[in-house]
Amino acid sequence: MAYVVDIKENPKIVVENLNFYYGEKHALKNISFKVPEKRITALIGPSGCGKTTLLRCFNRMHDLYPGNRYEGRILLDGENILEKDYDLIKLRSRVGMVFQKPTTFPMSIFDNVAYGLRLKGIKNKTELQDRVEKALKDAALWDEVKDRLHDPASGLSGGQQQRLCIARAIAVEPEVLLFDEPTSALDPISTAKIEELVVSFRGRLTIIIVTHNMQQAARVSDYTAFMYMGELIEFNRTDDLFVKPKEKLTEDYITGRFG
Ligand SMILES: Nc1ncnc2c1ncn2[C@@H]1O[C@H](COP(=O)(O)OP(=O)(O)OP(=O)(O)O)[C@@H](O)[C@H]1O
Repeated sequence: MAYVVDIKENPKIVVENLNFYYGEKHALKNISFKVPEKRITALIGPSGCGKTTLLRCFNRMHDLYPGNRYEGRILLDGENILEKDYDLIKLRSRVGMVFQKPTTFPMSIFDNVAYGLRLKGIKNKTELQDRVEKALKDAALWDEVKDRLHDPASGLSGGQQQRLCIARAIAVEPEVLLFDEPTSALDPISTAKIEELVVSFRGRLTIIIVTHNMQQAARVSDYTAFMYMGELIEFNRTDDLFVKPKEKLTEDYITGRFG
């Protein structure tokens, strides 16, 4: 049994009967729901329930490893991204990702943000500078780094590095941004800054965020999906899911009875 609310917003992504296998391991079981456009959707559930596995389906990250298999459909603006010949380079430029640990490249702050822009063929110096500045401003990092753009990114604090990763991701103007527990390695102040950033993207980008932290899901998201043992148990507006859950399993989880 699952409760899946019908969203009011335009669906950016439609997940239809999605199953996912790591070899023999059946990690996602018949998942169907719609991700609203330009809203924030949180994926929650106990360790091992499949949150990260689901997130990594949205940009076909699993294709990097052999033996992984998808069944079902994931429609991005109506197009099935699970088609065998789907252009993965194009997909990953439309669907960006920010990981749990900051993954800055061993180069300068500027070059980290310019990296994807250069890959996209932007070579004009002024345009590059403008786009890097805008991305750093949007990631609330500009004031802290504007005087040392050519210093190595490795000299930044963990929280600054995570904001740099966000700047790098948004510089190429993706439509969807996936966050995999982006604050789990950060202190409370850096966490608050990342949460503020995520919220600032509401209305501009479609966000899907995996979090271990139920308070974080409640603070930042519009919709929440609760997963358990590879299944989607409940998908609802965040306020409703936390205040009046429809499923007993959801209620047990959010009241701390397990997990
Ligand atoms: N590469 C892999 N090969 C085989 N099984 C895997 C692999 N990665 C994950 N799994 C299994 O798939 C299931 C879902 O894992 P996943 O990492 O998606 O869970 P999660 O909800 O994100 O957990 P956590 O909150 O601990 O990060 C787990 O049972 C896990 O052991």
